Amino acid sequence: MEPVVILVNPKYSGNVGAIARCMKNFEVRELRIVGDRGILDKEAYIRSVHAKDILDRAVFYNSLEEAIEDIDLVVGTSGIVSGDRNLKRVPITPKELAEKHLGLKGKMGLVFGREDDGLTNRELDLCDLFLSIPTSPEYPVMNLSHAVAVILYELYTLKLEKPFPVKMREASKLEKDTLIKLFEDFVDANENIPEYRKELCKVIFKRIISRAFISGKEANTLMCAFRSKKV
Ligand SMILES: C[S@@+](CC[C@H](N)C(=O)[O-])C[C@H]1O[C@@H](n2cnc3c(N)ncnc32)[C@H](O)[C@@H]1O
Repeated sequence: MEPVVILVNPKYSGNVGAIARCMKNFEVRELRIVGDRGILDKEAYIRSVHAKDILDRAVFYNSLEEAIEDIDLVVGTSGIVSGDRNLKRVPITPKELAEKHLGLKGKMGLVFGREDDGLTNRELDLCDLFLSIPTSPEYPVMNLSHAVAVILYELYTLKLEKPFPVKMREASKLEKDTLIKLFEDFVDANENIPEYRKELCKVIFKRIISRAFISGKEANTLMCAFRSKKV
């Protein structure tokens, strides 16, 4: 997959410049920014060094929804994980993402949050996967540009190795979206699921489907199950 770096309301222009620099180091071309063009000031260009072209080509959006509209796999990032206590924040590592994305087609959006507040829960809910770089529990939160560098490094080094042959056709975005929509309709129509649990069920299902990198055949088989289910 083709990585696309998506920054949500970055506050420090120096960070944006440093991110452009490491994107060039690891051959990632596309930078999207949710926020204002004013972030690309002199400091950003100084810190980008030989990656000014990446800043020149950066595309700006008003919301994360708009920025991910054409993205096939959306990966939200954070240093804060909570395992079983919060099922929406069960993470994969950059290495796992790199291993699983090999050989797949389409665009992979890597979404990074604000330097002070990170990504909101609502923004994380828009993501297909939740990724966290393993770090010390005493101080898990990294500098924004360092976090981008670590993730792009993992993707880059695996790309350099011989890609694994893909044995099964992976599910297309349309197939995954259809399966997720069928599941959501199933949840909405199911009176046995308490209302307060429905939204969580939907997000967890989306995350599981994305973590599993399912094949087209698997997606279509599961679609049948939800279509035929009477509730
Ligand atoms: C300085 S951090 C934001 C800190 C904020 N207090 C929080 O709780 O997320 C800025 C961004 O860097 C990325 N980041 C920082 N540490 C990370 C880690 N260990 N794993 C993955 N991404 C990380 C995330 O995108 C995060 O939103």
